[in-house]
Amino acid sequence: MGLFGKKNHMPVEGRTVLVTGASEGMGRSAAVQLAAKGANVIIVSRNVGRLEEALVEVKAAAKSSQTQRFLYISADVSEKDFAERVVAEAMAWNGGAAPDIVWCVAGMSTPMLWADDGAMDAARRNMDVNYFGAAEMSRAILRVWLAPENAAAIPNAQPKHIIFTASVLALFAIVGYGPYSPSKWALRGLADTLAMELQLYPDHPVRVHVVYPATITSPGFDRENLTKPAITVELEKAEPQETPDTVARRAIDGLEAGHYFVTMSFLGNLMRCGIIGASPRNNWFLDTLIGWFVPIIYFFVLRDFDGQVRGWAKKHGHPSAHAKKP
Ligand SMILES: NC(=O)C1=CN([C@@H]2O[C@H](COP(=O)(O)OP(=O)(O)OC[C@H]3O[C@@H](n4cnc5c(N)ncnc54)[C@H](OP(=O)(O)O)[C@@H]3O)[C@@H](O)[C@H]2O)C=CC1
Ligand SMILES: CCCCCCCCCCCCCCCC(=O)[C@@H](N)CO
Repeated sequence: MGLFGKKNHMPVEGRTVLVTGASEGMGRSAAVQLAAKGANVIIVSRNVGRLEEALVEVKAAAKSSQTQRFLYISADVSEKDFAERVVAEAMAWNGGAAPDIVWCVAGMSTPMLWADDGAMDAARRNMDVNYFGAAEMSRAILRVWLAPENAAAIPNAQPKHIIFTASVLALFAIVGYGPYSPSKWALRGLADTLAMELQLYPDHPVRVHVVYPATITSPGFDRENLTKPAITVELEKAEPQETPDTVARRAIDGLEAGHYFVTMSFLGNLMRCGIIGASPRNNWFLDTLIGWFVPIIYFFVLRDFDGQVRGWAKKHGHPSAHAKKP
C-alpha cells in the first residue's frame, strides 16, 4: 500500500493462480495479465493445442521469466469429479502446495428461445459446464484450503481467493438466454452461501468473488451468435461490447479493490445494486442507497424492453417462423 495508493486486496506476485477456461477469450487475457503481475499461472481447458498456444502467450507476458512457472492441464469441467484430479496435478507440480487463487472462467452459452427444439438439452449442458464446472472446482480447492492441517501459518496471512465468472444476465435476465442465465444465477446462490459459510474457518482465510461481465467479443461470443434469437441480439445492444483484454483488466481491478460482486460498467453496477438483497456489499452505504433507486429505473427499462419484445412479435409473427437452428 503506497502513501496515497489503495490497498491491493489480491496481490498475485509470487503466488500461484489457477484459471479454468484460459485457452481463449477472457480467461486467456486474465492469465496473461496475471502473469504480467508476477503470478505463477496454471491454465485449464479441454483442447491441448489451444492450451499450448495460450501458454506461450502467458509465458511471454511474465514479469520475471527467471522465477515464474507456468503449466497447462487439460480437463473437461463438465465431467463429474474432474476437479480433484486437476487440483492434485496442480499440487504435484507445485511441490505439494495448492494454488492460492482459483478463478473459474470456463463457460459456454447456447442462447435460444425456451420453446425451441433442443433448449432443454442446451440448458443441461450449460448447467454442467457453467455451474457444476465451477461448483466442483470450488469444492475441490476448498477441501484442501480448509483442511485443519492447512491453517494459515501466520496471523493476517493473505487470504486465498475463489472467483466465479457469471454474467450481467445473472443480475437482469432477458429473452433468449433461458438455457444459460439460470446457470449463472446458480453461481450467485453458491457464492452467497460460501461468503457466510467460510466464516466458520477463521484460521483459513478465503475470499469468494463473483465477476459479472457483459458482452465479451470472444470466440465464445461468435459461437453463441450462431443460435442467438434476433430479438436477443437487439436487446443486448443496451450494454456495450468489450474485448477480452478489457474485461479481464476491469475484473482484476475489481478483485484488487476487494469487491465481492465485481461489476465492470455503469449499468453493471446499477444492476448489481438493484438485486443486492442480502448479498455482501462492496460499499454498504452506496450500494444500499443506489439499490433504492434502481426499481425506478427498471420501471422504464422494463417498459422499453417488453415493448421491444411485443413489437417484435407484432412485426415478425410466431417465433417458430424465424428460429435459428443450432
Ligand atoms: N462472451 C460473452 O459475451 C460473455 C461471457 N461470459 C462468461 O465469461 C466467461 C468467459 O467467456 P468468453 O471469454 O466468451 O470465453 P470463450 O467461450 O471465448 O472461451 C471459453 C473457454 O473455456 C474453455 N471451456 C469451454 N468449455 C469447457 C469445458 N467443458 N471444460 C473445460 N474448459 C472449457 C474453452 O476452452 P476449450 O474449448 O479448449 O475447453 C475456452 O478456454 C465464461 O464463463 C462465459 O460464460 C459472461 C458474460 C458475457
Ligand atoms: C438499471 C439497469 C438497467 C439495465 C439495462 C439492461 C441492459 C441489459 C443488457 C444485457 C446485456 C447482456 C450481455 C450478455 C452477456 C452474456 O452473458 C452472453 N453473451 C453470454 O452468452
